[in-house]
Amino acid sequence: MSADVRRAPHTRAVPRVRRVPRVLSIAGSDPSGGAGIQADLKSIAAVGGYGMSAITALTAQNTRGVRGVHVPPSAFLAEQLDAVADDITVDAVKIGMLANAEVIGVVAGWLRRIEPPIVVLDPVMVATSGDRLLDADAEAALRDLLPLADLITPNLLELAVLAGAERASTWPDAIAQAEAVSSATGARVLAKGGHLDGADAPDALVHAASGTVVSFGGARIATTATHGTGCSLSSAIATLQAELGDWEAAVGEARRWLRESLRHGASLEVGGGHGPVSHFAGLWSRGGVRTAPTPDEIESEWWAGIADVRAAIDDLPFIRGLADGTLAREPFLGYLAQDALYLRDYARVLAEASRLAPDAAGQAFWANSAHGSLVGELELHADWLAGAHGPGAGDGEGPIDGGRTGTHGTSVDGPAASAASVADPLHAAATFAAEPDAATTAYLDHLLATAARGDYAVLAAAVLPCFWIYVDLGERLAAGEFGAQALDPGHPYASWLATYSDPAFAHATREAIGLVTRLAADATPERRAAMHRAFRISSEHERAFFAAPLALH
Ligand SMILES: Nc1ncnc2c1ncn2[C@@H]1O[C@H](COP(=O)(O)OP(=O)(O)O)[C@@H](O)[C@H]1O
Ligand SMILES: Cc1ncc(COP(=O)(O)O)c(N)n1
Repeated sequence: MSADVRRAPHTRAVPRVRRVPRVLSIAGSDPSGGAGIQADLKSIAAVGGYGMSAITALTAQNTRGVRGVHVPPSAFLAEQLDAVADDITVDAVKIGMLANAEVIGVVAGWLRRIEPPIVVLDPVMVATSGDRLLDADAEAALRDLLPLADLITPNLLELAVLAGAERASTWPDAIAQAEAVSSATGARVLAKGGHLDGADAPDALVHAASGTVVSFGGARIATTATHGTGCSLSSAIATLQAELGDWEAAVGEARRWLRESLRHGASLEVGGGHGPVSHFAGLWSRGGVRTAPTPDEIESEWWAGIADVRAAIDDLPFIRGLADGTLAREPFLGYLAQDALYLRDYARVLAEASRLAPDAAGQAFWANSAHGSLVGELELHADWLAGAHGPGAGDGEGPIDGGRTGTHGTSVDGPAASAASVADPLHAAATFAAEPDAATTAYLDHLLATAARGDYAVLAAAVLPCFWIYVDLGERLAAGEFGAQALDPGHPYASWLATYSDPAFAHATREAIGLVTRLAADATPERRAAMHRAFRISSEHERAFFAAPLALH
């Protein structure tokens, strides 16, 4: 036969056929968990499928060898198979240990009746330990089963039996035997090189009908943890074929997953013989094994985690003075001047969050917040600092009464009014006349650096304290938690205090908390930790920002 020998592509864009394939393993049980249905169920799950199992035989084995085999009545296997098929759509079947001719007969009859769309047959005859798992007189029955499979995955010894030849001593000989078996059965054959001597462990997907041989190369992994590799590979291929609908892609991905699992097998420290592969090693290292916290849990945890910072803010003389009206005007105006500088760059940072947002809702939310921060809040600062309100605007003696003064919390419903004051060069010059102090500089450097690093989730976490801490403080001030003076309409900062508890700002803050905690819940543990760190650092900058006016004056 002329074979069109190709290298397997590393990846292929193929349509997803079934998102979570329902895959049935018909195989024997290995109580030590490394081979048989135990390996199959782990493998199916590890590559994204829903695994089921109908047990053909019970073995008593461990990593050193097989001690006994018990084959339940074949009628009970038939009952298991029917119980599954009567209720569940089976997207793919993997067949492993069949034990004897009677079992093979039941499986063949069931396959003919149900006609599962994908059948991968691992013709298990002898365990890695050398023990027989198929009666010698059942080989003929097994040969009759082969044409019912789409893919057969024999190791070198099994391939020789199926081809009626001596064990291949070279890889080209093995491929020739696979071609013969494929030709005789119509099925694809995956010739496996696990038992070859030498530095390589190649496999080859052979399809006689189309004259193709696709080679999968790879260096042999130095490990003794090879118990159940054949079981694991065939289950993974069945699952991936149901998902991807492409044999080359399914074999390629299954092999990449198996090789990763082989590399980590020894670390499981299971048994003193041929240990199992570590089926979930890749998932554990990439996804973690802990359940992800819910957004609500993250909200509580992060908020509780800055309890010390919040308590310190509550105790600041600046906040106490604001609450009871004893705060002098000078530090208050100093604070507003710093806040104006802060808001100008905070708006830029929010705009960057908008640019980075992967979805339109996030994009709109941050853009709106950036707008609110500039127009809704800074506008009012401009009025204050340029003298339109407050001291110098009236007789200069009265209490500060600037109307709706901005804070560096942002409101999304700021006046649609133009940014007239901000846009006006004279106003702007007055608004931004101050030099940024150390606290403002440090806070902005943190936010701008986070924005520059370009990680959307971390940036979203970094901008959150400016919403959350302000709203919380505003609500508690308005509720009189810092003393009844804050509720007095004649309080010198009454209108400013009212701004803190603006319901629209509270609403935007809820949205921001929801958005950030959902991002954190979906993030990897490492990314979630980075988000939490950024959140905590911004909270500490909030405290320093509030402390600065009285530290300077
Ligand atoms: N040491 C190894 N390094 C890399 N791949 C291996 C190794 N041992 C087995 N494999 C791979 O594991 C799969 C199962 O192969 P094999 O051991 O030949 O079958 P079986 O487990 O049925 O005897 C094949 O993809 C083979 O290439
Ligand atoms: C129940 C059962 N089924 C199959 C195998 C083959 O294992 P391997 O993949 O190591 O050849 C086994 N040892 N036990």
